[in-house]
Amino acid sequence: MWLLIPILFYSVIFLYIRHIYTYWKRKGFPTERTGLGWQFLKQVYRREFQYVSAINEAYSAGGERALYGVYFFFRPTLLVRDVALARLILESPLHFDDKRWHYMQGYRKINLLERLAPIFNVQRVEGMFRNVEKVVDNMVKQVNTLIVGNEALDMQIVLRTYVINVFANLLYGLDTNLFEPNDSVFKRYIQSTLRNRGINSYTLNHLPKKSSLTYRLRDIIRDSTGRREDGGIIRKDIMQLLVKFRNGNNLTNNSKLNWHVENVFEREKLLSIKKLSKVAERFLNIGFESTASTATLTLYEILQSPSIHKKVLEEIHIRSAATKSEDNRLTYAKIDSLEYLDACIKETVRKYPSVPYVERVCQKNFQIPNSRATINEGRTIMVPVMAIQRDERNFKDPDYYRPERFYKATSGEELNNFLGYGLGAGTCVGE
Ligand code: HEM
Repeated sequence: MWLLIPILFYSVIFLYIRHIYTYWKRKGFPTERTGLGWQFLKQVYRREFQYVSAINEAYSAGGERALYGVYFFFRPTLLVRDVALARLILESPLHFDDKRWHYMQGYRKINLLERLAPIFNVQRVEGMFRNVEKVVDNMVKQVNTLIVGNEALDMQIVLRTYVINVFANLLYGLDTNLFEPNDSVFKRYIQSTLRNRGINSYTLNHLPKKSSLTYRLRDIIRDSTGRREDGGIIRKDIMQLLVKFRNGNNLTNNSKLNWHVENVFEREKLLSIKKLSKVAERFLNIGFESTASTATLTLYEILQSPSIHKKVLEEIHIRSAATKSEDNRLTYAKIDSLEYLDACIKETVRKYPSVPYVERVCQKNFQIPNSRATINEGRTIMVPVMAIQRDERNFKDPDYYRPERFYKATSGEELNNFLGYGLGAGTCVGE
């Protein structure tokens, strides 16, 4: 009798795991033959398991199939390997909306991301540009000091400091110079992102997002918000627009770019300070890493290739010569006119997408066109952006860094296969 209990117990566990690992077969999707193999368990035990590599391997195993069922631990996930199908599925808001940005405003459900997108329109960003210029000046000063002192220049650190300083300035409304030695919460943020990199590749970014710095960042938001609402301070930055949104002010009024906050009573505010700081931290988490790694890798690739380097410099010289007479200052429009550099950045985002996969949970059963298969509500689908963008079928010579793919291109297959800023609901607002 006593012997039967453990046998029964292990049999139930075995059958349960088998039930999970046969999900895609039962649903009629092509799938990998997997289970919890020794190889996998060994990798997990030795902390050698890398999610992004596992996704890339699963993509390769999929061969010619548009859809391929895989398992990440105990989670059946459907890999969408075909770009056209990925667009069709993810651009179906009824079935694959990005729930992370749903927000209840009274009894109404709104999509916060959609409402906040006007923060990043060209006129607004142009308005913020003087604040960015101050950070640029500090960076140039720092770089010059290091060069004069013949000190080693770690451009990854310089660029990460630059990007976090722009976020501290625009998103948190602080006139701070992070190139100077100081004990700022933002400096600690850089260190924490470098520390957590390993963990994130191991957990597929599914760890709770609250960091130990959350409370410090919330205090900054509370303080900045107070100064703008009660003190009437106007500063052209993202924070100002978030505070305007909190007070129900219109962000899209383009005829007259109004930065003034029309303060309303506490009970009429759309977002609490806690929610506002959550939004800001989400912007920081996704925007910082993406921008910093893209900037670093773009510089790295440009310096690897003398011909690309030459073209980038020539474009900068031509543009600055063309505009020198009117004004010697850097402007958003001047930067925006650097089309070759823009193509370089796009090529970096293609080759090294900072968001290597896009994931959604199906909100409502989705019938796949021209097929009898259905993606059921609650199932996770994943678009393996990095694998798609490094697949020869989508980009010719994918390992080769070639900005020309995107230079002055307005259409074409490669442009169409580019998914570096996401797709469907949840597409990048900072693009
Ligand atoms: C080179 C720079 C950037 C790249 C390559 C990039 C890429 C992406 C991608 C692929 C997504 C889709 C994620 C998904 O659907 O799960 C995304 C979403 C998003 N991005 Fe960016 N991004 C960049 C810069 C920025 C910046 C500067 C900001 C803001 C200041 C920003 C804010 C967001 C937000 C708010 C989302 C919405 C979805 C979410 O919360 O995950 N991004 N970005």
